[in-house]
Amino acid sequence: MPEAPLPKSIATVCLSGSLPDKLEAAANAGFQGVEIFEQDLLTHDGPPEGIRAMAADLGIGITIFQPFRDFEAMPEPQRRRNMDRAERKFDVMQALGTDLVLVCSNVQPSAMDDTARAAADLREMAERAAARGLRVGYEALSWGRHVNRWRQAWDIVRQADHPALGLILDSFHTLALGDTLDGLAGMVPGEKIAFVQLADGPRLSMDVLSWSRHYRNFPGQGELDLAGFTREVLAAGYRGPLSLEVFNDEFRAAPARRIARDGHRSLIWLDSVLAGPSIPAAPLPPAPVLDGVEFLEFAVDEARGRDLSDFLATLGFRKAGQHRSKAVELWRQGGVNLVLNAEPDSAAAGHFELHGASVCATALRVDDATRALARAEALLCSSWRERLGEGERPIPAVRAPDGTLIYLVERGDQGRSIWESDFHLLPGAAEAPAALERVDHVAHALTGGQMDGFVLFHRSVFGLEPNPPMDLPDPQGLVRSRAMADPAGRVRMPLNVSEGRQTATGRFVSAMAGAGVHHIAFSTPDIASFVAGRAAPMLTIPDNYYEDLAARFGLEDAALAELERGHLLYDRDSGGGEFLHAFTLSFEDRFFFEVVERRGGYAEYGAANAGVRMAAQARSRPWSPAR
Ligand SMILES: O=C(O)c1ccc(O)c(O)c1
Ligand SMILES: [Mg+2]
Repeated sequence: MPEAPLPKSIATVCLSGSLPDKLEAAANAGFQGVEIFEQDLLTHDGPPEGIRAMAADLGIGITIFQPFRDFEAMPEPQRRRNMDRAERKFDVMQALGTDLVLVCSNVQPSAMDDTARAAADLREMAERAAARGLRVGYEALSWGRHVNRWRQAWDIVRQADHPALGLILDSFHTLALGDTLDGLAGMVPGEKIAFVQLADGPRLSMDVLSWSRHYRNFPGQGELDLAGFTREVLAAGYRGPLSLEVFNDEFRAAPARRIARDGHRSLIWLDSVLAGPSIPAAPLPPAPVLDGVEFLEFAVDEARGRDLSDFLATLGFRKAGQHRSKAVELWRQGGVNLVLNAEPDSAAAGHFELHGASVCATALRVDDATRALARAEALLCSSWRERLGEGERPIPAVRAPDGTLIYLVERGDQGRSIWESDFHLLPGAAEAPAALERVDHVAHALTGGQMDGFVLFHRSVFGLEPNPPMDLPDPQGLVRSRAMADPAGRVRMPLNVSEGRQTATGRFVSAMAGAGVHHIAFSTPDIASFVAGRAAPMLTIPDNYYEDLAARFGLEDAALAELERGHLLYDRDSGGGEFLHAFTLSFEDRFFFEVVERRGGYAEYGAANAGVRMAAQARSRPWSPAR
């Protein structure tokens, strides 16, 4: 097993922009190497020697030149022409200063189903390469005409039996076909593995070519077993680069530096997942143990702060504290703390300028804030410290991909004391019955192309695990949703994205000019009493919904009547766990609140009701203050 993480590399095809842009972004993100994708070189206006010099100046190696297509097992005269073509590409490689070329398995209908011929052709190519000090790697494309599995590619490489020829493994081609690397160690010597490419992907049922060319993503962003794949590669003794090769429509359209940083983050995360007794390199402090949301902070101005306080009061929140030196209020109910920040010249004020009234920070209770911050920084996140007033406690924070802050608060007495040290706490009024217990989940609306980056950020930094993606029907378009939660279910975070501009998600991101917290759900032990005992402006649910509930679940009349009276939505899981929830109207069509009651270990979010909720929201107007 390796003593240190393997070198990290990224293919230029992952990134947007010109070839120099791509090299700069890869170097900036901290990669040691790049794969030069041929298309990027031939659209570049300048000699390969210039790219070689640029890479050298940036301190980044060119790990491989790729792909060389449709080479092996062709009839004459293509066979001869392919040898000439190879020589031309060897010239380019020497100018680039890379010694390895990727040959992907032939997709041509005219290719022959002849392993011996394929082996002979690759042997001749390797012989020609070796004469120039170069090497050839052979990769099975999952849609190759006759060779689409790594075992077939290995069979050919083994038969060719040339020291300058090796096998290239690509996680996507292997895992997309439902294959694994079982048996690799023992079958393929580590030094015969010339190169390893990594890509994850969502589970989709479509042809592998389209899937591969449009939906690959970085390790940890998809649903394939990248850790298992990479473990097998290491067990076989491979010690070359781990290289990201991702074809993704959204990545191609996103800023190269952001995608390159996400890519490097994914490999650092993968190293940490692989680290164990047999792989000693453990470069990351462990993920924090999360104990829920300590507070959510809203950026407001004075007027919006008044409106939001009124809105919160209808839900039973009370002002519980005034900051000692800043225009910041604490509103509280049960275990839920909401901070309203109207302080000029603060991170919140900057957020308010850009986005208007909205959540600008989330505070997570962690077991060890220093360790959590160190992990985030090792995962290339930027940290933040707010300007402190006299005697205030510093709270470390990490910047999330939407620009909001995530504060790291240690739980227990110390964690609580952030309130005592920074606030004049008001005497607590007796809590109304059925008060809120805690923040149940915080749902985010994202703009197109942000989902994969958010999933990777929360998975790697905080150890939240993503559920499979699902589609939610809004009357104005589909909303794609992926929920994330920590193993204990203390921090839950559904992420939503929508191409429709008039969906609930689409309206939010246009009102907000970007991604942000779309709704906050609070838990209560008794939602029917909660709703009956509050003046909160709730979303009304049509009778047809309750008709259908009766049909689907066979609820007692009394239970059904109670749901209907409170405009409560209902769901039940396969284990009999139940979920009752209700929504407030929105605050300025920006964000809204949800109240939930979980019974019997229900761990989901009532996705079956999302369509009814979004249709009701499309009909309803935002709440307006009585004043
Ligand atoms: O989509 C392709 O053509 C292609 C090319 C080279 C690769 O390494 C690969 O995995 C896919
Ligand atoms: Mg590949």
